[in-house]
Amino acid sequence: MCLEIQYPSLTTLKKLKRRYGNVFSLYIGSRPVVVLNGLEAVREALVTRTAEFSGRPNHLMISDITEGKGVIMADFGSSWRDHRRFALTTLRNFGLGKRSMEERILEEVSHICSELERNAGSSMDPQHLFHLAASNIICSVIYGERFEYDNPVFLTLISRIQDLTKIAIGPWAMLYDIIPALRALPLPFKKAFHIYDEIKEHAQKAVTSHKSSRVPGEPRDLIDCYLDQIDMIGDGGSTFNDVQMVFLLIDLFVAGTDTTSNTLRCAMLHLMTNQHIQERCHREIEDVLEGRSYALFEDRHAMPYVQAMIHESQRMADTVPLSVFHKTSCNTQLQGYQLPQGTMVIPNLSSVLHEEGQWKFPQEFNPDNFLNEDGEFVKPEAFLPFSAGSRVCLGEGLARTELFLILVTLLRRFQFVWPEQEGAPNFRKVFGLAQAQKPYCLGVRLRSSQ
Ligand code: HEM
Repeated sequence: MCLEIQYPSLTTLKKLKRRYGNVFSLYIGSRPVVVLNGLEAVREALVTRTAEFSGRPNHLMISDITEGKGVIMADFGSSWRDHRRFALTTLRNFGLGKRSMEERILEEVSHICSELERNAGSSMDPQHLFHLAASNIICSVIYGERFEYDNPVFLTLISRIQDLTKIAIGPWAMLYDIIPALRALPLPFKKAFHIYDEIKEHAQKAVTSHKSSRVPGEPRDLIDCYLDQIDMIGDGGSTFNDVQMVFLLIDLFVAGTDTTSNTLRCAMLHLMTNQHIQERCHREIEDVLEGRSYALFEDRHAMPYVQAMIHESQRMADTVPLSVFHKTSCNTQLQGYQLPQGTMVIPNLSSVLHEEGQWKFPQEFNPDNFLNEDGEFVKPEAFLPFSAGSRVCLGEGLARTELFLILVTLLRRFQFVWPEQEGAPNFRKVFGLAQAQKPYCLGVRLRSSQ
């Protein structure tokens, strides 16, 4: 046991794991927390004992802001279950793996290409572009429309979400979580609550306008589907209502943006600095697509090397290193330890994604981590960037489709090179709820064959 007065960094957790083993506890403020490291412990909690480990802690800043509503911070129970099932079904019906979702993504990819073409022959920081593109794909699912990259309403919404994220992963959120006595004081974390109210207002407006333009039974997007669901179930004891809808919309928007765009940035950084990997991907893409003008998600089965590169990018991106914190929903046990009901649990996904013994090359970017001796794509059990069990990321299907279609299209059309004037590349990350590469410049060259 040790005493922490702030959220531990990945380096601190690594040191503690070396000293205390794969399962240890520490205090965050006065709250006891159990940290799980390595595939065995994480899998036992999240998969084998999934019902016992699928709660969410309350009284963190982020759970207070979201009032435990929506999906991400909703505790294990009927509202979480109903909304999770609704969101998964709706995303699937909008074509995860089918054409219509692919069309939405491919439309966005064409806008990314236009932006990159404007920068061909020079270099640019891709952070903003990838962020807007990932947001836009979620917008198209939720609101039924995408926004131009210079639309002021869209840009304001994005910047408010960025402001909120900055506070949520910063020192004031930590103080809020650690010292409950501070919560009533007018300190900077109050701003996060105001920003969230503004974002809610935006979502509420979209719901109101959908109510006046919808045709019941003919959904155009996720909001229409939700309104149909309310009509169908009626008021009697249902967990579906306008308030929950707004929290769900924001959850999908927030969860689906940084995660995907940070993964793209990580992939690009490694591809620029490993030209042989980029060229091998390019050749495989050309061979499979031949004269076709665009890729489909099902093309992945014919592209083992590209698949391996994308999975390796996700492993190295390590985008949500400590998952979203869990909580035990009853008294339980794990790896021989007794855990009382209500214990906060941190699944250290990062420790699994780099665990010695699980990977051929745990610390380096190498697509061979996902290839067998015959060059076929294989996914090791320790590939858990989306977590596992009943809380596994509900946007996994969407994220995988996005990453594949975006990266395949871009690698076919452009060559990406490290701009030498930038000096040596920096692979270090900014640690947070969603971990990201430090800003860098992407050298863009248009391929002559296109
Ligand atoms: C590369 C992209 C992504 C990564 C690495 C990622 C990763 C994760 C992780 C680690 C969790 C926590 C799971 C747990 O609590 O054990 C999570 C939850 C979640 N993700 Fe994602 N995610 C990604 C993209 C998306 C997208 C595109 C969406 C939106 C459609 C999304 C929506 C959600 C939601 C709603 C949850 C909460 C699920 C629940 O509590 O039941 N994610 N994600």
